[in-house]
Amino acid sequence: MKAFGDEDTIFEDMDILNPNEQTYQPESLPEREVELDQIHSALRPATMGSTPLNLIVYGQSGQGKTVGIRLKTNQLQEYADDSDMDLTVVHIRCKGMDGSYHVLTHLVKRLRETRLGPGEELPSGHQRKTLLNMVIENLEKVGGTVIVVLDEIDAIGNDDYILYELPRSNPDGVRLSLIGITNDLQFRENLDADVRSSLGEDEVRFEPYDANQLRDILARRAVGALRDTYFEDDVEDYQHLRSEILSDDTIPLAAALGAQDTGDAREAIRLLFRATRFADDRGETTVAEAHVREARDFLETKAIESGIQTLPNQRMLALMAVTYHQVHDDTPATTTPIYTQYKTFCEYVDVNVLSNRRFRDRLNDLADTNVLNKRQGRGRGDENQYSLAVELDTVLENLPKKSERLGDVATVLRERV
Ligand SMILES: Nc1ncnc2c1ncn2[C@@H]1O[C@H](COP(=O)(O)OP(=O)(O)OP(=O)(O)O)[C@@H](O)[C@H]1O
Repeated sequence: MKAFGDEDTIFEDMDILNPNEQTYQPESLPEREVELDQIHSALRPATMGSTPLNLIVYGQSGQGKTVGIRLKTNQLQEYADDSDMDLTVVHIRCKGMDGSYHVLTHLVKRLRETRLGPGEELPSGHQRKTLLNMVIENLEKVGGTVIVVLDEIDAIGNDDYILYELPRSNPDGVRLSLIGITNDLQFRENLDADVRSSLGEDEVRFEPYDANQLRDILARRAVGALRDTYFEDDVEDYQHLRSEILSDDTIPLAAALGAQDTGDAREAIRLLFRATRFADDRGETTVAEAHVREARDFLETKAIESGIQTLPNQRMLALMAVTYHQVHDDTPATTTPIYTQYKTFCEYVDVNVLSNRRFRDRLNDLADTNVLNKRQGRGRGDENQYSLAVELDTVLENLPKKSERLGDVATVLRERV
């Protein structure tokens, strides 16, 4: 058994390569100068005794939206502290909150904490209108300039009362600004025109990083995180990176893989972090291309596993029906026998049966997320064929285990192998 403290490590400061935003906040984002300037312009009125502009920040996942807003609001907070300006920034993650009610509840708690210190309880059992009044009352008690950041604002969903009411709530003696962050590009399009014009006084769009930008980002994170890794002449780009730990191809490969889909910095950093941990845990002193490939396979499998585990019921049943055919060795199967099997499972599990058409949509959803392979029918009457795109064992291991009826079906499938 390994003992803590006995191992050598190639890490200087592991946190810097951790993709989790709570663990490490970069101090600069040179790839986002333009976007940071736009955010700066929206916040600057606060330094002139005026109200900062409401702002919508949008762009796909892992583009530095959250860290960009944190960087600029932290800078503004430093300025405020130095110049006796009264500024409060409240950052709320809306994900999982499901509607205005929860967001308002959290906002009341956070504003109370600003005044009274930690330990405030979530208010419960109030109507939305009452909660909004509590928010306004607390804003007035906090006073000064208040910036409320609603991160992952799209999670508010259809219950977007707060987005109508808060921007026009006009609390007395408060200069209130709202910043909404979203990676759901459709969300902005679908906003009611009134909400969009009040919330999106300014808009900042973060375009996906390209592979060169991802190389620079990885190089900066690696320099802080790894031993014997530095920038020559203090020039902080990939071309000036020197490292005794990283092989020449390691960062280019992680950047290229990260750029492949959506230029996502989180994905690229996660790959390099995982690859480096593989090497370090084995006591190796070099992180090579092979570690990055191993990390890619590992993370892909993990993503697929958790994707299967969290499938909604109907998609889970569709997957089980395809799995049934795979277990009986008659895949790829066409839609009709898969649908017949699906209906049998539905009856057993006692859930409503989707129409053939909607069922085919569910199969296509599974193909879009790379759980199934789809072979398109060639002509009229020629049905699509589906088979598992993932190892049979991986699917079977991640089907429901609990002794509910879905779990019973999964158990039967496992036993048939
Ligand atoms: N230019 C950059 N330099 C260094 N690290 C970066 C850069 N851009 C993003 N990151 C890192 O990538 C990760 C994701 O960034 P962030 O959370 O800001 O993305 P996001 O655009 O808000 O994504 P999402 O919409 O998925 O929340 C974080 O670990 C962040 O530190």
